[in-house]
Amino acid sequence: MLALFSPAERVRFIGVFAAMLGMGVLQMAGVGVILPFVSLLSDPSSIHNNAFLEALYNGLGFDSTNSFLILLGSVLLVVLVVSNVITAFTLWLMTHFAWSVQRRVSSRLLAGYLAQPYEAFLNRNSAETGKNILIESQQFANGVLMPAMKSMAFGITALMIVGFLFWVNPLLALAVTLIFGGAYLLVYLTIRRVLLSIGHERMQANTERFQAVDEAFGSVKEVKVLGREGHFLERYEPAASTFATAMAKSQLLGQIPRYAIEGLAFGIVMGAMLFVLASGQGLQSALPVASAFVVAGYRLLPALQNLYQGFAQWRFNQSVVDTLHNDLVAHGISGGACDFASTHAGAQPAPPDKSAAKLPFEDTLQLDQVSYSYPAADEPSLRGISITIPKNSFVALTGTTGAGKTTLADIILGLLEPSAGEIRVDGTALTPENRRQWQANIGYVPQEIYLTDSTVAGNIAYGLPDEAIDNTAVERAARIANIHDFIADKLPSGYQTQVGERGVRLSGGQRQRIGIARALYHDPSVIVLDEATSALDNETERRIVDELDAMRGGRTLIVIAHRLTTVQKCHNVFMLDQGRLAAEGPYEELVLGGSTFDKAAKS
Ligand SMILES: Nc1ncnc2c1ncn2[C@@H]1O[C@H](COP(=O)(O)OP(=O)(O)OP(=O)(O)O)[C@@H](O)[C@H]1O
Repeated sequence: MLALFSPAERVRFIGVFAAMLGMGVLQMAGVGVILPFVSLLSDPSSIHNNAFLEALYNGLGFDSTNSFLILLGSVLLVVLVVSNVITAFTLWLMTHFAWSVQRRVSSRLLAGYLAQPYEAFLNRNSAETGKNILIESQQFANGVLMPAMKSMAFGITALMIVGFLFWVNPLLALAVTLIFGGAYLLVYLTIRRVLLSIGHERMQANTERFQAVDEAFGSVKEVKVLGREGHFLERYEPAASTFATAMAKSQLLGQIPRYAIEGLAFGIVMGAMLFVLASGQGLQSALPVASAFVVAGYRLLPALQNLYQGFAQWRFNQSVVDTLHNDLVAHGISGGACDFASTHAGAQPAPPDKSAAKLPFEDTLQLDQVSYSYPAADEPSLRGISITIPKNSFVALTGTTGAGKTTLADIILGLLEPSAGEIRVDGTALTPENRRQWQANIGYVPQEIYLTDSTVAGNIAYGLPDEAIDNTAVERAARIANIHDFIADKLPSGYQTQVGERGVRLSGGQRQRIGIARALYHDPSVIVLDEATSALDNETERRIVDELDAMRGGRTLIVIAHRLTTVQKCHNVFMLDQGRLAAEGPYEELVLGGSTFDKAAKS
């Protein structure tokens, strides 16, 4: 688990540990001062039988036992108050430490997930990712770190108190340690397997809860139209119930022994008192030792309870530690952008450097024998594709559904790395090192434009803080995308109008145009447009593509065309079929050639 901490946190933990030691010493001192005090209360003349008290009494110039007792009582009070203040302070240090680790772990998870290659997202459920960042990191702080630190702090306290009891009466101390320590150990050993298993159940149920909510709201339109609310509730309910039961069980298993063991302790003290009384010995002689044990028990039992509870919670949350460890360390997602987060605990993950120097693109983009297989797929999705796209040209990737158009575009976008073959930009091979520089040339318009719940300007200059938005560039991009007039004339606050979550206040076509403006904001030299299959009607789609072609200027336009009618003006069409390049050429040539393309074009 140490691997989950940054070096700075490890140093900071030494301070927390020192506070735990201080807390243990003071708790023991509180118990230690009680002994002489009770002894003096029951027999004030005993001051003179004890060399230390006698020296103190004379050294401080006391002439009355009562005032000496008042002094001792006051010292006892101060020690108890200071000990409680230090305990509270230590708890505050521990809590603060745990939550600052939580904040850093969650930032590191977010930065780490984002820094992963696109391919990693294909196999990861986004609800699970969100849950790990927000909830499991919290469970790590609350259910692992805090209990672990409490176990440590109260373990130290318990050890010190037990040490003190040994000094007072070794035999009795041994009995107390064996009885209470043994009782807690026995309970823990009995239920540790159950804790591990319900901890695992909690984790799984939590993922299912998140998925059900995520999917229900992610497709709320379909849910409402199809009337499937019940289905999502049915999916959510059992998971929520398993989650709640696991949480309740773990809390119950953490608390229950306390009551049984407190009862046992009370029974033993009462039994001992009755035994002394019955055996005819005066209670007075046994009172100091008995009261030391009662006070020690008052401190020792909560310490043992906390120690036990810490172990129990740790066990319950073993799956959380494993998952976070797996994601942060074993899968190495702590690399790259998130490394700095471990050294600058207060900093937020750095945004990827999109302003990286652009890879020069003056001549051609070439794909040479490019193949690609998705992870865990049986068949390759692209097989030996070789195409050349000259700068400033307008090309289309087309083919039937599942032919490999999106995969090929993702390869060009640098999102997927070819399993075989090479991509060359002006003869320079694309590598993981220069990929970001290549991407700095590209503006991408996906089929589904995801709009954030912010202003139109914020959505065009996507992912930039308000103060960094270049309003001139926003308007220029909007004009090219033919959405400026609508924004300026129809929207109540122009570019400052809020678009609503996912752009619910805009039509599909308007969202698409904002997506195009977004791609144009950084003035890219290459635009990749994934033609929308549903958001726009044929005519609007063709107009957008034609307009993009007209305002292309010095840009290269690559369109993934689902409808052939929209790509009649392009210079070159690449026709894919089952991952292979089936045909290539200008639209008319391919149509006249009577290829499969022809059939598709006429269908
Ligand atoms: N994440 C994935 N894992 C495994 N196989 C995938 C994955 N994504 C796509 N594929 C497969 O790769 C092939 C090409 O898919 P791709 O999405 O590139 O086709 P497409 O031509 O863009 O289709 P469409 O026009 O329907 O969008 C398909 O057979 C598809 O099943």
